[in-house]
Amino acid sequence: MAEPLRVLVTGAAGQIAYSLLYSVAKGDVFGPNQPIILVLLDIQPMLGVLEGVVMEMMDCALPLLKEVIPSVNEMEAFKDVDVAMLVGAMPRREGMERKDLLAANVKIFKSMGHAIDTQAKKNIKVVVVGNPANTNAYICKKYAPSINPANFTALTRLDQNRAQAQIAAKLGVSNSSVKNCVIWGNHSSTQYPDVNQAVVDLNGKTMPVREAVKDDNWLNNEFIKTVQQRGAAVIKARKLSSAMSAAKAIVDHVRDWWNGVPDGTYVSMAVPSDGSYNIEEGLIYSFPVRTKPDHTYEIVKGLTINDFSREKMDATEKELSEEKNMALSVCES
Ligand SMILES: NC(=O)c1ccc[n+]([C@@H]2O[C@H](COP(=O)([O-])OP(=O)(O)OC[C@H]3O[C@@H](n4cnc5c(N)ncnc54)[C@H](O)[C@@H]3O)[C@@H](O)[C@H]2O)c1
Ligand SMILES: O=C(O)C[C@H](O)C(=O)O
Repeated sequence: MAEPLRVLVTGAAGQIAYSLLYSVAKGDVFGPNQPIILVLLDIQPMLGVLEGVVMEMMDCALPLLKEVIPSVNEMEAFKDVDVAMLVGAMPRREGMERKDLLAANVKIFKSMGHAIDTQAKKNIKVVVVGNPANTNAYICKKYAPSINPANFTALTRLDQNRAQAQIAAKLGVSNSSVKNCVIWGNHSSTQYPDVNQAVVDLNGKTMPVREAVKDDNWLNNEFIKTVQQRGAAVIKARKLSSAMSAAKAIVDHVRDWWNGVPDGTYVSMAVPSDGSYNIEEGLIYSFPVRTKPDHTYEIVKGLTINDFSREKMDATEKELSEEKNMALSVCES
């Protein structure tokens, strides 16, 4: 058997982690032959809850789970970590925009960036989930200068899954029949869910989603708005932010990053912009990416961008650029 991977989950006493940990520990992310050491980080007041989570993880008696280490000490928790799922942060409540969270959460990610820089394995892979996820990932990357910037990503897979599920429901097909929905930009209400490259298997034939749906008005308006506002709709209904679907999306994101996706398929991840599609370099912007079995990825280049898409891609870039400047001033003050 392989050496165990050291996987850190922050916010481990919270609601997303409660849906996430079992899935990670039973092999849904790294496969059935990869043993795991789970490090669970939360803050001191949550230590009692964290201990309960540790008991439950033990009681699952999972074959791949070699050790569970609870921690309320950031520097210790990041030591020698291979993969970090940074969930811990304050969640958005009803009526709050993600920007409202920025001042509260961005400092957490400055401190985690420093811990990553000094403690973690140099090839650590990081996915940031805590909101505002893209900008938190930007700050984390900035304060971890010894790590390859490409190893910092933020979660937009939940948005991709939401887009895919909306299309599948509209067409009455299974979710797995819909491929290559793209999320551009920020994990916020300015994101642009784009179906111009998406395809669907329908009646034994693979065809463009636009051709299958035959309703551009729905695709250009209601569909986009539904996906953009889905997080807020869940909060309104549950009085809590999405957790089960967020955990599933984290599993999808890291599994596909770790293992690669088949040729011709791509997934959306918020990653440091290399200037592709004229997006400001360095911003953590969601692009379609092709992941490879060596745990790397590349931004899918050369997709045709029409005027409608360009406008939406620029609007979400503008929001990210503003968030970045706000975050930098919070961190530098
Ligand atoms: N990117 C996405 O798609 C997406 C989806 C859903 C939720 N979220 C975000 O994920 C985050 C977590 O959501 P949740 O519902 O699990 O929240 P939650 O309040 O249930 O849990 C958050 C946990 O993080 C802990 N925490 C706070 N500061 C910490 C720190 N410095 N170090 C370690 N742990 C810390 C808290 O004590 C708490 O246990 C929120 O910011 C939420 O907005 C993102
Ligand atoms: O919108 C939120 O703050 C919650 C979360 O990011 C979501 O998309 O469900």
